[in-house]
Amino acid sequence: MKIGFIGVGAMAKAMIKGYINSGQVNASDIYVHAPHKEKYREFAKATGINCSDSNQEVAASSDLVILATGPKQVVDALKDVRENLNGKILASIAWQISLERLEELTSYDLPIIRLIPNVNVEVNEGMLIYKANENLVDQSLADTVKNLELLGKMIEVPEDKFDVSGSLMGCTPAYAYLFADIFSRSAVNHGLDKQTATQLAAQAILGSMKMIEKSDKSPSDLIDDVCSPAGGTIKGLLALKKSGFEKAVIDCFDATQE
Ligand SMILES: NC(=O)C1=CN([C@@H]2O[C@H](COP(=O)(O)OP(=O)(O)OC[C@H]3O[C@@H](n4cnc5c(N)ncnc54)[C@H](O)[C@@H]3O)[C@@H](O)[C@H]2O)C=CC1
Ligand SMILES: O=C(O)[C@@H]1CCC=N1
Repeated sequence: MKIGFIGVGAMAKAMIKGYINSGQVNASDIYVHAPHKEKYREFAKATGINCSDSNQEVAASSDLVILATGPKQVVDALKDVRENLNGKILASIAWQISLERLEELTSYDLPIIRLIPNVNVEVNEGMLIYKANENLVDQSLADTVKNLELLGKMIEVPEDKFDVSGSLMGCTPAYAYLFADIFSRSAVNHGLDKQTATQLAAQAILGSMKMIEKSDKSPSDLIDDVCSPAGGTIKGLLALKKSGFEKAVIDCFDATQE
């Protein structure tokens, strides 16, 4: 399957790296275009993907056309390619742009899948939510989902839950990175070198997330298992609670929904 990207920003680059890392997609089958070529020329050269001369050329060269512009640029980008999408599948990752709006901006018989990926697609550990329109069904839908599963887990979500689910899995990587960063810096403050501190924090978080995934205990029960009576963890946990950590996290999530 040939894959095109309209827009070559942070998320398109992460998806492209994920596709290539998967070993199932050749760089020579990936086509990209965005207005500022100088911003991705080096990336294209390093990965071996094709730089097209226009959005139309990307669409014409691809079977799956991934719209990866910011939400405000969707109208212009689709104006460019709407005549080149016959026989293609359109995938959009643009935040808050509904399937209905995508159909309005293209045609009502185009197979379209709306997605929110997260940046962890780069290492094939992404979480992607999706909803397809009624023109993308049966084998075509199954093939498209299988293709995107090269990048991580795909979960179908109703469109009215896209904003809340999208924040949870789309924004959370930034907060997880922040958590790892703060903990490792705190260890540096107590004398550990940054590289070791980052490695230890990352593996501790990675293993903890696997426990949540694989264990039949709730996160709250897992917390109890770490908190030895009168030990360091419970003291740290209560310090977090006292300093308003939970409220801060709730405020953070609420802010993503504004
Ligand atoms: N960064 C992330 O973690 C996530 C981003 N998204 C969504 O993905 C989309 C892209 O996000 P980022 O990559 O972070 O943004 P970005 O700003 O890094 O990339 C946007 C790209 O679109 C290009 N572009 C702008 N107008 C264009 C046009 N008319 N034709 C072709 N290309 C055009 C820009 O030059 C740039 O390469 C957004 O809609 C965002 O909501 C969704 C989930 C997660
Ligand atoms: O911050 C944003 O708007 C995008 C969508 C989810 C992650 N990044």
